[in-house]
Amino acid sequence: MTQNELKQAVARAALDYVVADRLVGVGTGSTANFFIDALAGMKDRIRGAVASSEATRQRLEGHGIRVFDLNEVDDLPVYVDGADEINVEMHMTKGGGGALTREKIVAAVAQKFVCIVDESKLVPVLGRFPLPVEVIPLARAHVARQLAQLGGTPQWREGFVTDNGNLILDVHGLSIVDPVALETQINQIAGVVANGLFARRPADVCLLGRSTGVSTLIAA
Ligand SMILES: O=C(CO)[C@H](O)[C@H](O)COP(=O)(O)O
Repeated sequence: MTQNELKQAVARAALDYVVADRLVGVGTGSTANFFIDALAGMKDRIRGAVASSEATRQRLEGHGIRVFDLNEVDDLPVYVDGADEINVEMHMTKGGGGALTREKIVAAVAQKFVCIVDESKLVPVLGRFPLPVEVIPLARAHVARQLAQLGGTPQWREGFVTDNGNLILDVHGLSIVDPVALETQINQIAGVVANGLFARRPADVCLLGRSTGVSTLIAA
C-alpha cells in the first residue's frame, strides 16, 4: 500500500469515533484532509465541526460541513488529527503544516484526541522530525538563541506566516528525553506562542496505518 492509501485507511477508521449529532474537531495536513473527505459522507449525521486552521475550515466548508467558532463551543467529544511523529506513550510532534497553536487549543477543549498516522510516524524517541515552534515576529532572534541553548539548531521557516500572523522556527537536533519537561520549558521562553510537542496533552488513541491493516494503540 502507498503512504496515501495508509493515510486514507486511518482517516476512514477515525469515523468510528465521531459522535452522531455532535461536533467534531478537525486537524490539519494531508491525513486530516483524507479525514475531512471521509467525514463528508456522514455530514448529515453530525452537528458540524471545529477547524484547527483556515485551510481545514475551507475544506470542511467546501464539503458543506458547518464550521463553528471554538468560542461558541463548550463541548467537543472528539478531535481527529495527524502528527509528524508519535511514540508509544502517545506523545507527539506536530506542526509540520504550521497549525500547531490552533491544533493545541482545539485538542485542549476536546475530550478525546484520536491521532491518525501511517506507520512511518511511529518512533521510539521523538526528535528526528524538527520541532516547530510558533514565535511572535519581534522575538524571533531571542527565541532562536534560547532554543540553541537547549541544544537545538533553530531554522526560520522563511516566507511562512501562521494563521495567527506569527513565524515558525523549526528546531533540528533536539534530544527529547523528557517530552513533557521540554514542552513546558520551551513554553516559558518569552515570545513563544506554542511549540509542537503534544506531551502534556497526549493522544488518547492512535490509529496506525500498516500494510496489514489499521492498528489501534493506546498509551503504554
Ligand atoms: O501537525 C500538523 C500540521 O500542523 C500535521 O498533523 C502534521 O504535520 C502531519 O501532517 P500530514 O498528515 O500531512 O503528514
